[in-house]
Amino acid sequence: MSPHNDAPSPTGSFTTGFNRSFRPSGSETLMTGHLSVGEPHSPLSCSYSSTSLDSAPFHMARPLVPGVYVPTMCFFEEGTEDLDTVTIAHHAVRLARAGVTGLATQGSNGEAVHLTHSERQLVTATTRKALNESGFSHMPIIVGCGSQSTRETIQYCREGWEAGGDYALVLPPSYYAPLFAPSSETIIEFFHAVADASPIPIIIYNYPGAVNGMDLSSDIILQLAEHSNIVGVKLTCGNTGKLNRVAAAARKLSKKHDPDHPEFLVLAGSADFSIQSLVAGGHGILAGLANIAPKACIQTIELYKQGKVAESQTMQEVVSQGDWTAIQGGVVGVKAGLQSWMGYGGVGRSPLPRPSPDQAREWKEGFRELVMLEKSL
Ligand SMILES: N[C@@H](CC=O)C(=O)O
Repeated sequence: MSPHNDAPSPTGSFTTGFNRSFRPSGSETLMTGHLSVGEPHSPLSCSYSSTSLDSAPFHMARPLVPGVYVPTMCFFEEGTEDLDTVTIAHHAVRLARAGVTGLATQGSNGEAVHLTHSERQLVTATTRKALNESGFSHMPIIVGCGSQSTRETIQYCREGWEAGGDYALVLPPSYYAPLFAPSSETIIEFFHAVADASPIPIIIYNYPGAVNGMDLSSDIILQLAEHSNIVGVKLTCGNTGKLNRVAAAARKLSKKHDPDHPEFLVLAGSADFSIQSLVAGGHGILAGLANIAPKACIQTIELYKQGKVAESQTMQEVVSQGDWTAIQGGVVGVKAGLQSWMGYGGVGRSPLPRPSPDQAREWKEGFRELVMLEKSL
């Protein structure tokens, strides 16, 4: 059974990106995975059948709406460093119950670069299954699919979809970045080729810190946004001026203005500028800090939307302070924080360093005020 079979009202085609219908191009065949993730810890079993793209069950049953999205951590067994699917499932359900809008597997916090193709699929399929079984089958999953070649990026998009993902988060290729500028035709051609072939819509991931400093401009993002299978952007660059330009232009390009269902979703890539991004016309966040404090991230945004600006600012200050610890400690620090305060998390896969006792103490303290706020909500 495909993990998508649990999605509400699956459809044969979908409307997306400034309201245009999209079907991946080409007559190539797609390896359609029928993933059955059995008991936790059991290996992912995939039986594949070759299906024409034209007859594949494309779906848009889980719309991309404004809100708080969490790039989930990946968890490993102590000692073996095998995937800990029990904790992966538990964490997904904890976040869903806290009220987040969606999850992202293999985002920056998900240690995608440490995972094999099949492990990535197992993480996504485990997350889909855990959500489905806990009453969250409506919740979308975004899958990190960035890679260095166009060919492998497309493969990740297909595998992400097979595993139950609804959207693909795609970084620009960076290894050979000095050979092409961020505003070059190469970048446009890369995103267009991926978007043409991907069975799931693409979200552009602008994170200069992860891609050799490559920082996509608002002009490039808006040019890409015109593709019918490119439906949003995550801006980790922190540039609220750029976010403002992209959100405003995307709104003007939309066929109809429905704030609850924007045709191009603009997300802040860090929790430390959540309400700043709302002022600029953004639609929410896709931010690692929500692994630790999902309710505080949601409440900061909700207070702002309710017009309680002073309360929202006060909460944003706590969130921004907590995010500083997350930014400094990175994935190692966020895991240490989860372990200290939530009792699970463990450590990253080698060669990520183990936190020293002093670091663990320092990061625990760095998250204290935020966790107290989280527990009060
Ligand atoms: N600071 C970012 C890192 C990646 O985008 C986050 O909060 O997720």
